[in-house]
Order: sequence, then structure tokens, then C-alpha cells
Amino acid sequence: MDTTALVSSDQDALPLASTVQASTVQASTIPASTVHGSLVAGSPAAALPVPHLPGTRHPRVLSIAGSDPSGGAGIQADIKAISAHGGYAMAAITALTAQNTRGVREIHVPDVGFLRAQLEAISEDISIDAVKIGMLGTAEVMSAVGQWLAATRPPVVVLDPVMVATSGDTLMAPEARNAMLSLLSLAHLVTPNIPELGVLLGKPAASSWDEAVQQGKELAAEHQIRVLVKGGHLASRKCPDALVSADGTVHEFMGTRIDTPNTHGTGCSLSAALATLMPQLNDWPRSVARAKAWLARALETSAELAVGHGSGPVNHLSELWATAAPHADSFSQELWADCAEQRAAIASLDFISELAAGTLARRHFAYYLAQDALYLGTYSRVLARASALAPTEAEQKFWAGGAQNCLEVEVSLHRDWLSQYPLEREHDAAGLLEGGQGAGLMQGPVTKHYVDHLQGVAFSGSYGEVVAAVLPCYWLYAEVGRMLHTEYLAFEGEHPYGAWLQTYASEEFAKATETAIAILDNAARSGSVRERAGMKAAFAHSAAYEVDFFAAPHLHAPAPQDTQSD
Ligand SMILES: Nc1ncnc2c1ncn2[C@@H]1O[C@H](COP(=O)(O)OP(=O)(O)OP(=O)(O)O)[C@@H](O)[C@H]1O
Ligand SMILES: Cc1ncc(CO)c(N)n1
Repeated sequence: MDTTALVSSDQDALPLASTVQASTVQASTIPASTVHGSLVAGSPAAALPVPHLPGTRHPRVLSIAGSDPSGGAGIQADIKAISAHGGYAMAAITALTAQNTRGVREIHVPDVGFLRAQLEAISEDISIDAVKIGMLGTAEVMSAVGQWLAATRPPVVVLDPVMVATSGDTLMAPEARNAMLSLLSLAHLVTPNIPELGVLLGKPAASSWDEAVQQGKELAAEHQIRVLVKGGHLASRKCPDALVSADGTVHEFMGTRIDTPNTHGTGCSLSAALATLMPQLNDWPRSVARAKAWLARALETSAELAVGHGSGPVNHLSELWATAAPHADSFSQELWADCAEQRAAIASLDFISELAAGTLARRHFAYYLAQDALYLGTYSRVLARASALAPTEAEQKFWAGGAQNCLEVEVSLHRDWLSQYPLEREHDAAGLLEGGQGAGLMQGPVTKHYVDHLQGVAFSGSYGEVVAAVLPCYWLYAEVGRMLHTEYLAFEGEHPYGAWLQTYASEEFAKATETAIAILDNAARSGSVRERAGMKAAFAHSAAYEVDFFAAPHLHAPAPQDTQSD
């Protein structure tokens, strides 16, 4: 065949990698099936009984199509569309194309014997619930696929008679038309676009929707097949499709044309989606309605992908990503990166370096302990609020456990530490300390602002926001703990704050932090854009207060008194 026929005229400077041989499917070469009972070669698949539902939640769908390395059409699109609909995707490659969003440059059709080997390897081992057929390219390939279909008789076969790419480049040798016609009756559904419909009928392409539906009826009647006429190529604001049965019944699906250049692979994606939906729904009109609605969403959100400079791909996985956002797992990482400045600020605080070196003044340490005890009382209540808002029992328990721990740590701070590191006496006299063991300590300004912020979020924030507000206390504390513990281990001699620093090395606390981070990511994943913004703000405020909290002892601790050791 004329190899230039496979590529567009504006690409003809680029050679084809292989010379493609034409051959025609001979009806006599298609063996009668022994797989599905009494079916015989050539009996129109559309007239066959309704396919059985698969014995798995994930229909095993085979795409027999060409490869589009840019990922928007061909087997790459099919795999995404099948996966998007819950199917298990398989792919036997008929041809390799060198194409992008602008056009097709080269086509290489491997030895057809190898395609046969691929198909046989699959069907000899795996129960196939549906087959989607895309680019076949040559008559020889069509013949091989026809023979395999006739022998295997998959319960659902959707044939997209690919002839021309969205870019206008040719994907089927013109002389392969007859071979394509021979394949039609082996499919349960044939999905031509308007130009392909014309070619199959040997007529000019329809110039109106009514004419296209009329042509669909002619093709369905002539071959006794079910046809989905696609309106993507109409020059209209509407984008209808029509399901036409062999008996002439027409089921129209109205659609609004989505204003986007990203229509590369719409036909591939639609037919792969149909092949996956049909084994699940067992109803063609319902399958078409579902696939069309999905494709509309994939077209609407296609710009998000920002792939290429021509006609880009549709966003096959947009629905999946809306609930399992691609960046959701890294939302926590984003927050972590956003608070790099705060982390650096904490690391360079005198409080931290002096604590690590053992030179921290007792009064600074005492102030820190007292404020921590005060803080934990409120923090515990905010964790209890997270528990109340939690969507799952596991998360409810996690936060409730955290709330209880805080109270226990608060008690131990008073019992074990504040008694050893009491605040200055005249501050006690000034009312900063009321009662023994530091009960009724007065909140310093930072503690007050921090707990006000936490309480504000707890009062009016969403679950995600409450989680984001409480997370810096876990995460930054764990980070400070890791840092201090490393320094403590390297300390020579007896560290004056050794007993305290050892408590920082808690494995359990590190685990709890990981869980809290995972919960945050989960909440971010199911949250709206607005909620995620709220979460960011809540986290950033808390992170800033964490810095202030560690800085506070040097700024707000009572001045040293003559009798106090310092
Ligand atoms: N801009 C659009 N807005 C909404 N739906 C569209 C748009 N373009 C195509 N479609 C839909 O996409 C599906 C494929 O139609 P189309 O006629 O474009 O097939 P095709 O030419 O085989 O596709 P391909 O681009 O893969 O060659 C149909 O359901 C059609 O209605
Ligand atoms: C491989 C391949 N199949 C089909 C199409 C039709 O969109 C394409 N562009 N590329």
C-alpha cells in the first residue's frame, strides 16, 4: 500500500517505519466459534442474546488498539477510560504511532503474527468480559482480529472504526475499508464518527445531524448491527449521539458542546468506557448515557492536565481525582513546606539551643513548663472537639485518646516537673501562681493567643480545619523532640534536663503524629478547595504560635530574683 496514506500531508516529510501490507478479511477464513455454543461465523453480534454479567466486580476489558505515546488516544486512553469505570484493563497493541497532541508523525505496524500471539495469550488464560477495538490500520490486522473474534466470541465487543485522528491524520489504509466492513457484524456496537460513517457507507460525510442519524440507520440495517452515531464532528453548539438498532430504533442522547480544544481521543475513550460499562449495566442506552456524562466531565476538566500545545487529552480520571485528589497525599507536605520558615525559626531559638546545651535558665524552663501545662488543658478540649467531628470511629478514638493523653501529661507536668521547677516566688505573690503545685497558673500572652486561636477553630471550623489547627503541636513538637533528643544523646556527662529530654524520644508520639498527618491528608482529599484553604490558614497560624511558644520563656518569664538560682 501507499505508506503516505497513513499520515497527513503536512507530515509527509517524516517516513513511515514500516511498509504496511494490505489484506482483506475473507468470510471463509473466519472459523465458526466453538467457545460460545451455537454461534456461527458471521452471525451479527448485535443480534445475539444480551451478554452475561461478569463474575467479578471489575470487568476484564481488552483493548485491541494502537499506541499513542502522548497518552490521550489509543490504548493509553483506553486503559484510563476502562480504569475510570472500574474495569481491569488489558491491551493488545495493533500498531505503534509516533504522535502528540498536534498530529501523527509515523506509524509502525508490527508483524501481524505477533498480534495473533498477543490475543491468543490473553484469551487462552483470561476470561474476557468485553473487547474494545480501536485503530487496526491495515486489512491484514483486521483479518487477524476478525478471526480471533469469531473464534473467541467475547460477550461484549465495541468496535470503533478508527480511520482518522482528531488532528486529521489518516490511521487506516483506504483499501482496508472492505476488511473493516467484514468486521462490523462481529461487534455488538459500532461507534463511527460522522466522516467514518460516510466511508463505511461509501457516501459523502453527513452535513447535518438528521442526515448522520439517517446514515446510521442505513449502516445498522445493511449490516444488522447496532450503531452509535457520534456528533463530535458537527459544526453545532449541540453535541448529540444516537444509538441506532438494527431494526431502525433510534435512541438519541443530547449533549452540549464543551468549548475546549482538548478533544484528542474522545472517540477512543468513549468506546472503551462503553465496553466497560456494558458488562456492568447490561443495557446499551444506560451505558451510553453514563459514558457520555463521564466524557463531558473529562472534557470540562481537561485544561487541568495542561498536556501539549495542540488538541490535548481529556481528563479521564477527573472523577476519581475529585475524591482522591492527586496531590492530596502531599497536602501535608505542602503545609510542611509552607512552614519551613517557622521550623527554621524554632531551631534557631535560644530556648532550643540552650535546652539542648543544658545551659537553659531554670526560670525559663519553669515558665515553659507552666505555660505548657496551661496550654494542654485547652488543647485537650480541642482534640475532644476533633473527636466529636471525626467521620469514622477510628479517628474519633484517635482524637479522644489524644485528648486523654494531654490531660495525663498535664497532670504529670504539675506532679513531676513544676514541683521541681517552681516559678519565681514574687510572681506567685503577684497572682501568677495560685495554690501549690502551680494549679491556677496564669496564661502568658502567647499561650492565650494560641489557645484563643485553637478554640476559635474548634468553635466554628470544619473537621479538616480543627485537624489542621491541632497538627503543628504534634508535628513541630515531634520535630523539636527529634532534634533535641539527637543532641541529648551526643551530650557528654550528665545533662541537667536529661530526664525531660528523654521524654521527647517517644516512639508512640512519633506514631501518633504520623496518624494525625494521615488524617489531615484524608480530610484534605475529601474537602473542597475552600476547606483546604481554611486548613492551610489554621495550620499556618498554629505553626506561627508554636514558634512564639518556644520563644516566650525568654520574653515573658519573670525576671530573676536574688534568691532564685539561675
Ligand atoms: N466538544 C465536545 N463537547 C462535548 N462532547 C464532545 C465534544 N467533542 C466530542 N464529544 C463527544 O465525544 C464523543 C466522541 O465523538 P467524536 O465524534 O469526536 O468521535 P471521534 O471523532 O471518533 O473521536 P476522536 O477524537 O477520538 O477521533 C461523542 O460522544 C461526542 O458527542
Ligand atoms: C493510536 C490511536 N488510535 C486512535 C486515535 C484516534 O483518536 C489516535 N489518534 N491514535
